[in-house]
Amino acid sequence: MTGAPLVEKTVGIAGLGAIGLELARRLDAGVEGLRLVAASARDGAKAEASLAGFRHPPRLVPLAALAEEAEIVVECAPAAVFEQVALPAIARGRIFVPASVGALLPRMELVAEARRTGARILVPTGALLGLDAVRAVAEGPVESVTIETRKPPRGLEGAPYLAEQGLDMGAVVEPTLIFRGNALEAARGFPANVNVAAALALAGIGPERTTVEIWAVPGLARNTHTIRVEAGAARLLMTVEGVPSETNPRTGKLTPLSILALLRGLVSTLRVGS
Ligand SMILES: NC(=O)C1=CN([C@@H]2O[C@H](COP(=O)(O)OP(=O)(O)OC[C@H]3O[C@@H](n4cnc5c(N)ncnc54)[C@H](OP(=O)(O)O)[C@@H]3O)[C@@H](O)[C@H]2O)C=CC1
Ligand SMILES: O=C([O-])CC(=O)C(=O)O
Repeated sequence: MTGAPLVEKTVGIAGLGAIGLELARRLDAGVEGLRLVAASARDGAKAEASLAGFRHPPRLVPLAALAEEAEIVVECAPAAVFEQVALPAIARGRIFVPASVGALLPRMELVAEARRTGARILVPTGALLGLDAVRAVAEGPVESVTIETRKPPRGLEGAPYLAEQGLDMGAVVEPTLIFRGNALEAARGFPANVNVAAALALAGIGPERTTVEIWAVPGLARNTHTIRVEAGAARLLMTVEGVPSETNPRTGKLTPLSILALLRGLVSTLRVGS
C-alpha cells in the first residue's frame, strides 16, 4: 500500500546572507516536502552569482513579493527591512519565520494581525538552544529567566547602546559586562545581537521579565549564550557555544540549521521535541 502523495510546501527567503544563502543551499540540495521557489536580495548581481550553481535557482523578487510566491516566508534580512517582509506575509495568511526576532518584539501587534488573517509566526530557536524546555516549564510557574550573552567586542560594534553610553569596544581588554536589563531594553540597544534574547522572552515569561546580560570578551572565538531558568517544574541551565559563520562573524553557523530543522518539522511525519 502506498501513502498519500507528498504535497510540497513552497519556501521564499528574504536576504541571501549568512543565514539565507546557507538555508537556500540546503533547500536546493533537496529536502523532502519543501521547495525553494523565491528569494530576495539587495544586490541582484551578487545574488545571481550566489545562486549560479543551484540546481533549481529561486526567482529573485522584491521583498514584498515573497508572500505572493511562497507559502512559507523566511525572513533573514537586516532588521531595518523587517516590516517589508513581515506585513505582506501576514496579510496573505502565510507561515512567517523571522530570523530578526529582535524586530518582532516591539511589533507584537503582528501576532493579533496574524490571528485575523490565519497566518502563523514561527520563531526559530536560531543561535540558541532549549526553547522546547523553556516553553514546557512556562506552562507552570516560573520565577526567573536570564540569558548571558558573551561575544568578542567586535561582534557588538555598531550597537546603538554603545554610542549612547560612549562605550568603545576597541578599549575592552578583559571580560566586561556591557549591559544588564530586560529583553525589551536589550532589543532597543543591541538590535543585531539579541535575537536570541527575544526568542527566549517569547518562549518563556515575556520581555519585561526576561533578564539579559551582554558581555564583551576579548579573544572569544565563539558567541556563547547561557540560559538560566528557575521554575516550578525544573531548574534549567543551558549553554551554547556557536561557531561564527565565515561570511558574517556576528551570526553563528547554527542559525540556518535551526531554521532548516524548523521547516522540516512543518512537513515531516515524525517530529521530535515540543
Ligand atoms: N534568530 C537568531 O538566532 C539570529 C538572527 N540573526 C538575525 O538574522 C538577520 C539576518 O542575519 P545574517 O544572515 O547574518 O545577515 P547578513 O548581513 O549576512 O545578510 C543579510 C542579507 O539581507 C540582504 N538585504 C539587505 N537589505 C535588503 C533588502 N532591502 N532587500 C533584500 N535583501 C536585503 C543582504 O543583501 P546584500 O548581500 O546584497 O547586502 C544580505 O544578503 C539579522 O537581522 C540578524 O540580526 C542573526 C543571527 C542569529
Ligand atoms: O549568537 C549569534 O549567532 C547571534 C546572536 O547572538 C543573536 O542574533 O541574537
